[in-house]
Amino acid sequence: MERNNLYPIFLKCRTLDILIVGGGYVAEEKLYFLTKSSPDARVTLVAPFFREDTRRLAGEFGAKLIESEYHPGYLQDQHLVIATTDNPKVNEKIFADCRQRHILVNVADNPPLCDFYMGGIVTKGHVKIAISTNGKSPTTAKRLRQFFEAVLPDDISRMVEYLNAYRKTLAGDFEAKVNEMNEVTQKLVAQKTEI
Ligand SMILES: C[C@@]1(CC(=O)O)c2cc3[nH]c(cc4nc(cc5[nH]c(cc(n2)[C@H]1CCC(=O)O)[C@@](C)(CC(=O)O)[C@@H]5CCC(=O)O)C(CC(=O)O)=C4CCC(=O)O)c(CCC(=O)O)c3CC(=O)O
Ligand SMILES: NC(=O)C1=CN([C@@H]2O[C@H](COP(=O)(O)OP(=O)(O)OC[C@H]3O[C@@H](n4cnc5c(N)ncnc54)[C@H](O)[C@@H]3O)[C@@H](O)[C@H]2O)C=CC1
Repeated sequence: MERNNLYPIFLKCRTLDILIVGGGYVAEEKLYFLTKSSPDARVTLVAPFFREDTRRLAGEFGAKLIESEYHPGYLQDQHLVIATTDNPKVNEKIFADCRQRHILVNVADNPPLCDFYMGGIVTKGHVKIAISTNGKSPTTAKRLRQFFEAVLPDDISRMVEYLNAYRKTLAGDFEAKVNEMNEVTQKLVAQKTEI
């Protein structure tokens, strides 16, 4: 059976510059989920025209809007780029320009032209779960996100804080701490597990 070989990472969007090219419905969806998960993300959008809803969302999160067609100059200083225009040629150009500059790029409606995918994201305080279907079914990612939002207790973050505080009280070397932390959390999983 095929499996998902993607490696999820948790980006500190506060210190990274992200460019969204295009200002339509897909651009707004990407901005919505990006800022829902990372309200402090540093985002710029470039498109000849933006809808009122996009302007409002951008204003709420301090995203910068540039009313212009795409030009490679806009890639300057960007770490991540998301291309959402309705012009496949422009999207392909953005992909090629980013590749040339070693900038990670996502062409939202073209999985082969994505270095990374956006995921379904569940956030409960400090706890975050990212979901991917390997680009096969975004609707499944959305439904799984809704499922985990509903079943994960809202106070799961308190457990993380307690364990963080408890860890600081422990004396001993790294290995002793690992053993103690595993011991006190063993009951959280049904059976004995490795690591
Ligand atoms: C590959 C990927 C690239 C990327 O965008 O990063 C991609 C691609 C495409 N999306 C399409 C459509 C839809 N996307 C959604 C929703 C979401 N899409 C997201 C991610 C991803 N979408 C990446 C893969 C993630 C993974 O690995 O699972 C989510 C999880 C995150 C986010 O958007 O931030 C967000 C849910 C967020 C949430 O609710 O939590 C819905 C559902 C809905 O809106 O109800 C539909 C309509 C239903 C449908 O068509 O399936 C199409 C078809 C275009 C066409 O038909 O032309 C393509 C292109 C293609 O698949 O070829
Ligand atoms: N809306 C949806 O749910 C989905 C749309 N798609 C596809 O994704 C693409 C985008 O969809 P939408 O956002 O709905 O389209 P849209 O028509 O709402 O937005 C397209 C945006 O691209 C901008 N644009 C066009 N040329 C540009 C250029 N040279 N430089 C910068 N911006 C430019 C336009 O100004 C506009 O803001 C389309 O190809 C669509 O078929 C794919 C999946 C779902």
